[in-house]
Amino acid sequence: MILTVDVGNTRIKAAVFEGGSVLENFIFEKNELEKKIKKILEKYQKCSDLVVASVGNIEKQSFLTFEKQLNVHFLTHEDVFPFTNKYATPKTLGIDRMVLAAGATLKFPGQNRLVIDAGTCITYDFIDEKDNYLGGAISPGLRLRYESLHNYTARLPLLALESPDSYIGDSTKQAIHSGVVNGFVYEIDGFIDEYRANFSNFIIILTGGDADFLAKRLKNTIFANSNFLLESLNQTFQYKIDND
Ligand SMILES: Nc1ncnc2c1ncn2[C@@H]1O[C@H](COP(=O)(O)OP(=O)(O)OP(=O)(O)O)[C@@H](O)[C@H]1O
Ligand SMILES: CC(C)(CO)[C@@H](O)C(=O)NCCC(=O)O
Ligand SMILES: [K+]
Repeated sequence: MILTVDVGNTRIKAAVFEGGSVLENFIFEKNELEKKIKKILEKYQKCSDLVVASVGNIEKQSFLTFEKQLNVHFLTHEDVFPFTNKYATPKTLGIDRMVLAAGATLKFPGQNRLVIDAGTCITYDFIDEKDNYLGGAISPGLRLRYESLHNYTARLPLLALESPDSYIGDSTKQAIHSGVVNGFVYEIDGFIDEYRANFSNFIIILTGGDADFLAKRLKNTIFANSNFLLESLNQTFQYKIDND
């Protein structure tokens, strides 16, 4: 049994795996980290390994207290990954993006893959059919767009996510919802069209906190799997054991 932990920029997600299947998922805040993991390990005492990918400000030290109980693996760029990293700055590539790319490579062999993670940021990661990781894009996520409009202006209110009535926003609120939500959808559909025009034989994986909201609104039909990062973390760990 394996406990996987994804430390994002907003919150922490975790899942317990038995082989390839998820037994339970958890979401919690950063200040609850130790308490929550302790609780999970009390419930799942058969966990032998704790596998962490962190892009947040939580470092390896925060997990060392659990080393008495199980093996702790804090993934870094030094670990083995199943793709060739062609990023010009491989050491600055987010470990979450590396794990997503690993999951896509292992799960969908021999095809071009585009992973879109709609979280705090939206990240796009492209791995070609020869397993070269080429790069992608980083842009502000949905919540971040609402917050930055408010934080960097005098007159724009902070709104909670809502579907716009139309692309023509007829009030301040509707104009913001249209700009944020439609802008987000157009951006992603635009990127997908660009990739489709340039590559055949490819699969798109959509994940992250906004994946379900987004999937319904895209012109392109793609299926959301909001658990893809944790599943990929489990697979990356199995790959590491087999190839280290
Ligand atoms: N309870 C919640 N707290 C924060 N964001 C939420 C919540 N529910 C849905 N969301 C949506 O999820 C998005 C954040 O995604 P996610 O939770 O995957 O980010 P994260 O934990 O920071 O991970 P990462 O840094 O990997 O993107 C926000 O844009 C927001 O719209
Ligand atoms: C882009 C984020 C914030 C997405 O979580 C993360 O992957 C990160 O901090 N990346 C570092 C920069 C890069 O990936 O090139
Ligand atoms: K993300």
